Amino acid sequence: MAIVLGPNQFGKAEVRLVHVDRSTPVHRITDLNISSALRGDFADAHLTGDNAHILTTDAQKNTAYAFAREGVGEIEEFALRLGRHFTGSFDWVTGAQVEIEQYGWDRIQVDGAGHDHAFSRAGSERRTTVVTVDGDDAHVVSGLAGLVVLKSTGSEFWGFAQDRYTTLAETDDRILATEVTARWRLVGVEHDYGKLFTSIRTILLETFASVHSLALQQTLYKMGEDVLTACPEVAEIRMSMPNKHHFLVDLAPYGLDNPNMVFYAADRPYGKIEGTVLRDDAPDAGPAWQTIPGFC
Ligand SMILES: O=c1[nH]c(=O)c2[nH]c(=O)[nH]c2[nH]1
Repeated sequence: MAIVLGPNQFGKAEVRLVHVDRSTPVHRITDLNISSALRGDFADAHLTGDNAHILTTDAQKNTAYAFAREGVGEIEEFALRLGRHFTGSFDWVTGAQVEIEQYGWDRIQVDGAGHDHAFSRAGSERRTTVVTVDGDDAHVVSGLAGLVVLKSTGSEFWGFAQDRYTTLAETDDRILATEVTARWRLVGVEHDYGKLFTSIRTILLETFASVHSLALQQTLYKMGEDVLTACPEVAEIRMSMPNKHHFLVDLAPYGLDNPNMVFYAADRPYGKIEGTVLRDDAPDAGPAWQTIPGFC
């Protein structure tokens, strides 16, 4: 029996970077959370403590800031620039994964117009990307997280399996609420990433709203199907959608009825509904999903 080193990677996690585009008096800000990780031959560092192959996590962080001096652009393009730089720097760095979350900022409205240089944070939603460079190949998984949605009717849940522990009442009218995390894997790396993001986000929202839901699973599948139908560049989409339960409050002790009006919004536990929707001829994912947590 021998003990050997298995898969490993190392990098700087959650580098917070804000870029201000001052090229016109109407400033634009790009607010990012960047994590990089390198893959390759780092056996010596693990086995003997010889760090000759280590491109420090500190240098990885510095590279992100230095590259931002030239501008950031779409997060996918910035991640590709970083990943290709790392893998091009040393023979023994054969792969890199760069994950970026982008926080949205809205212009503050003053007298009905967006202010030039004052902003308010756009809620909890983030645009995301994970770029994996593997030798000469690159894989892009774009996405969003923290998109909280609710519909106050148009959702039923009944006909489920029964066992001795099943107590849930069937319903033909419930609140359906979730916080969408979606990641879509793209074919190739040359895309209009900003436009694609806007289109996919719109489809996810419109389908959530318009599907008469018999289960969150059904809504999830239809959201994915509509994205794949509209966007040929998307090979697959994975979604994680917690079922944020809203329980009808019993107002009878106070002598009141409750015709689907007053709810208790539970924050836990929550149902955890996850799924992948893909083309049956989707190109192989390679390492595109490697180490991305939270998806089945
Ligand atoms: O849409 C739903 N899917 C489930 O799997 C489930 N399970 C549950 O208790 N409520 C719901 N709702």
